[in-house]
Amino acid sequence: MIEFSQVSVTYPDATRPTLSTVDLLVEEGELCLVAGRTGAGKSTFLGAINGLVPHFTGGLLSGRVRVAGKDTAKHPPREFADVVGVVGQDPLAGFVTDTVEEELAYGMEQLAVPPEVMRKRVEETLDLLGIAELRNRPLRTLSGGQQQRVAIGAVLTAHPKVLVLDEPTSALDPTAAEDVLAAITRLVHDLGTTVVVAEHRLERVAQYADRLLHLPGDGSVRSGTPAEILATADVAPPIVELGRLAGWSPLPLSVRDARRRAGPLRDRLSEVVMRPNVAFGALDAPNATLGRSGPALEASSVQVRYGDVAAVRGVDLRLAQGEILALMGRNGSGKSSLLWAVQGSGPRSGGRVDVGGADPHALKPRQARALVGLVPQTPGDLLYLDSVDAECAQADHESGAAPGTARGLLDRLTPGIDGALHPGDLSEGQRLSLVLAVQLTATPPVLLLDEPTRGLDYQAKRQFAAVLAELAARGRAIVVATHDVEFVATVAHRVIVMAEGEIVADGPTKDVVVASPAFAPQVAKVLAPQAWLTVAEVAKALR
Ligand SMILES: Nc1ncnc2c1ncn2[C@@H]1O[C@H](COP(=O)(O)OP(=O)(O)OP(=O)(O)O)[C@@H](O)[C@H]1O
Ligand SMILES: Nc1ncnc2c1ncn2[C@@H]1O[C@H](COP(=O)(O)OP(=O)(O)OP(=O)(O)O)[C@@H](O)[C@H]1O
Repeated sequence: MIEFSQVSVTYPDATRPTLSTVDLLVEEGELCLVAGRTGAGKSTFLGAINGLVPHFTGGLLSGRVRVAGKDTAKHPPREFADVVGVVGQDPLAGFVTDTVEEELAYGMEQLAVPPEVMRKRVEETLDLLGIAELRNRPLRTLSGGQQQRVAIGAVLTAHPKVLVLDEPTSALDPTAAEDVLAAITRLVHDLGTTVVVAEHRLERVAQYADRLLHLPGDGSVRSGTPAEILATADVAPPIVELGRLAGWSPLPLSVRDARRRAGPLRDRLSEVVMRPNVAFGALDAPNATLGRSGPALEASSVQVRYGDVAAVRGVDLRLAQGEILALMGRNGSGKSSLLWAVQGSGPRSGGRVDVGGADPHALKPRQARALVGLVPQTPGDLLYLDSVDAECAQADHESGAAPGTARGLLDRLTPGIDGALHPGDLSEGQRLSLVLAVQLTATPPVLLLDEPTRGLDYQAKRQFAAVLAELAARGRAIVVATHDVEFVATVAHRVIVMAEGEIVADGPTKDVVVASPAFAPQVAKVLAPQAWLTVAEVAKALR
């Protein structure tokens, strides 16, 4: 179905090719997972399949890519519309109509699918993705995860032979991600659809994949079964890391596999736990600053309404200096709305917010930003200069930090980015790292981050968690709205779960996530009833 022969891709001014003499065959009905570090070339690889690379991105493609027998160099991307369905990293950028229903039907209209078939498939897809009640909504009013579901639905309705998905679950809550992946697997089985999916959260996808394509970052592509490749790859889900630590062979890919083997490990760990006064995880260690001084932020009865949608219904939120709080909850539960209302630039229909004696809502935007920083879900909007170096220099200058501060942070998160590149030419994760470096340089007393781990590999997330912990240790208060349960397990002191605009759980991370089917990290599920959250914690205990 997909054939790469001797394919190389080199972007303008790049010192070396992003893909280098790649040879590969993907059979009909295979589900291939594409994995690799941030900037390794995953999106480039996906783009080469549908001709977006090089037709739209620039750069030079040599060698030959054939999809369903057609050479992508000889046919423009639109001629593949009936064969390849693509969901990109930014759903909003890909929408062509105004409302949910129109968007679901658009692809089929282009392919002249008969109206009665169209209606049926639209209804099926609305149900499949749990978005039936959003059918008449304008796309721009949807939450991030709702948009991502519509984007996936819009390609599914056209029943393409090949489905190309770039981080399709990055904005989805854990349950929605499982549902969407189950729906995609069903297409593979029932219709023989070929699926190529790039994803950083391997814990979500590895178990569904027939084959793993690993991009080690040198331009090559390694292909094999997920267990084979993950045994040595530079990216691996927590469960595989745990398997490597415990010496399990073959490596487990699902929680179920791992639980079967975890008995002896659980026994060893329970001996360690019996010893008194041992703290294992970063989260168990006492946080010196936490609670020592007054609260960093106090909000009471916050309400947000959009017409007749009540997005936030009377939320009280108190944040201590030095605290890292994770805000979790289903797509559309009101997390982003709460963050924007607290920061002061989003709508607020009721309630009070107090940051250091001021209400950000009443301040000029610049003053509000100095009190409360917010990294939005589409962080690219915050970048406006024409190179990475210029953005970093500007960040140092504006915040009065020593020259090189922002660049230093960027290198910690994602090393080796060429400073001369235009931010628009960065990979998704590289661009997010740049935004985070710029925002973290400013260090306002309160920092709000909306889904800040899209496009970041495991190593980048560990570094990011470490940077946040350092900021917290200096008294900053941080809120992270996220669906990334593994990231929450490494970074958050406390978790709040929202549902339908209200807080439904609030407590220390372990208490909230360990027994939760949706929010427990893989390690907690494998080692339950013991309450371990991360591989690092387990490794430390065993030492
Ligand atoms: N249009 C472009 N012009 C120049 N360089 C580019 C362009 N697009 C991508 N690159 C560079 O090519 C490399 C690979 O980018 P790509 O987006 O394929 O990575 P990725 O593995 O998908 O990353 P992520 O995990 O962050 O999504 C990066 O170093 C990026 O800076
Ligand atoms: N401008 C708007 N007009 C109408 N409804 C809106 C608007 N913005 C958001 N909503 C609705 O408000 C609810 C809360 O949205 P919000 O973006 O706060 O959710 P979220 O918890 O951040 O979701 P996600 O996890 O998907 O990012 C959703 O049902 C959303 O569709």
